[in-house]
Amino acid sequence: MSIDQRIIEIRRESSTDEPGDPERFRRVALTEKEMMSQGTAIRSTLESNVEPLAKIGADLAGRTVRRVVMVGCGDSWIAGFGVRRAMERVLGAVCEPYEAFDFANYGLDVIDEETVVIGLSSSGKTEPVIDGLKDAAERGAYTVGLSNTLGSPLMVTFPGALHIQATRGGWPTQSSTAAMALLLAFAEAVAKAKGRDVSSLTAALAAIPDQVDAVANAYYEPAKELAKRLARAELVMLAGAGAFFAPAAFGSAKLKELAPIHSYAFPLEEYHHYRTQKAGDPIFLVAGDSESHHRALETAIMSQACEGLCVALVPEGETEITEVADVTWHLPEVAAETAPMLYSVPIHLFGYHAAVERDALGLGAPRLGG
Ligand SMILES: N[C@@H]1[C@@H](O)[C@H](O)[C@@H](COP(=O)(O)O)O[C@@H]1O
Repeated sequence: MSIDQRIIEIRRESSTDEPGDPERFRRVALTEKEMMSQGTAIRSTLESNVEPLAKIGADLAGRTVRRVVMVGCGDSWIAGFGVRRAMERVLGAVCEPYEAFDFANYGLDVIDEETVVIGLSSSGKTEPVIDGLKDAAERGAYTVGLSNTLGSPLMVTFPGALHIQATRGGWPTQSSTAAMALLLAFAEAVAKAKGRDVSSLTAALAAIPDQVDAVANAYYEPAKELAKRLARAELVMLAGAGAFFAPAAFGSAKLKELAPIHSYAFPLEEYHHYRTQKAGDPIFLVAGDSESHHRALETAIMSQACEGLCVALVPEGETEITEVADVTWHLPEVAAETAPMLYSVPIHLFGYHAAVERDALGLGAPRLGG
């Protein structure tokens, strides 16, 4: 097979990085619709899965669950980072995201009947997810598929798979936040069946659809304004600690796919272990909790010292980071369990607007030498 044929076979994307590529902008427009209706997607996902989740709860009620592994690629991998702690707290078991190729090739050695493996794929056709889930089932693990595509290989191969009521015509936004909600609802159902207290998680899930929509509406214009300001940026970094790594990583994925510029995300602390930021580099700090506040403040200070540009996402009422950062977005009070979902929304919006604003300047992907 020629290299040209192999490129066609390997490439997953139908769009290109060329300025104004119509296929990319068709999907950018769909992304806007999907990111602005995330509350509806989350609400219907939760409502429609009550029964299948109760069945899973009944299956697992008497079974020891030592470990829950969440397997996926891209956003479907990142989603696990945003919910692992909330799931661990309610289940009392280790919960970990695992990149699907790595899981299928290196992660099966200690999978057993006391492990639950959840395979996430929005399209339902990402092969490493299906391969890993099949092999885990053979080793005795309890397996669950999650997808928003009915009739997809994942949902057909695993008949008990849960359906995420979201679309992904653009790049993932609502398919990821609804997947996170469903992962939390899975933990809620299993913990409840095991007689554990789930009241805090139940309240958090009930509130999140409206909270997400309110933030999307409130941040549409601020995200556009910031994207105008940063339209010529060729690299954007994003950092968050713990579960806030997820919004950072989702944001980086949007910038790489929609804008399309260079971007990378890392756990907050890692900023301080290299000379990470250079003069002029923008960095988003996702600092929605007290655990990360102090280190995020130090990061904002360092950003100022190296003449970077710091955009901070912090809770309403925060003043210290606000004083140091170049731009601060204050997010309304939200439960710890669902905060990573809420903090993802303004960053989705920034990714969308960055694509539009870059296009208005006739810019596609950055290219060495201009
Ligand atoms: N470019 C897309 C990503 O946006 C997506 O997050 C990932 C996982 O997709 P899925 O969730 O369908 O398995 O793969 C694709 O290549």
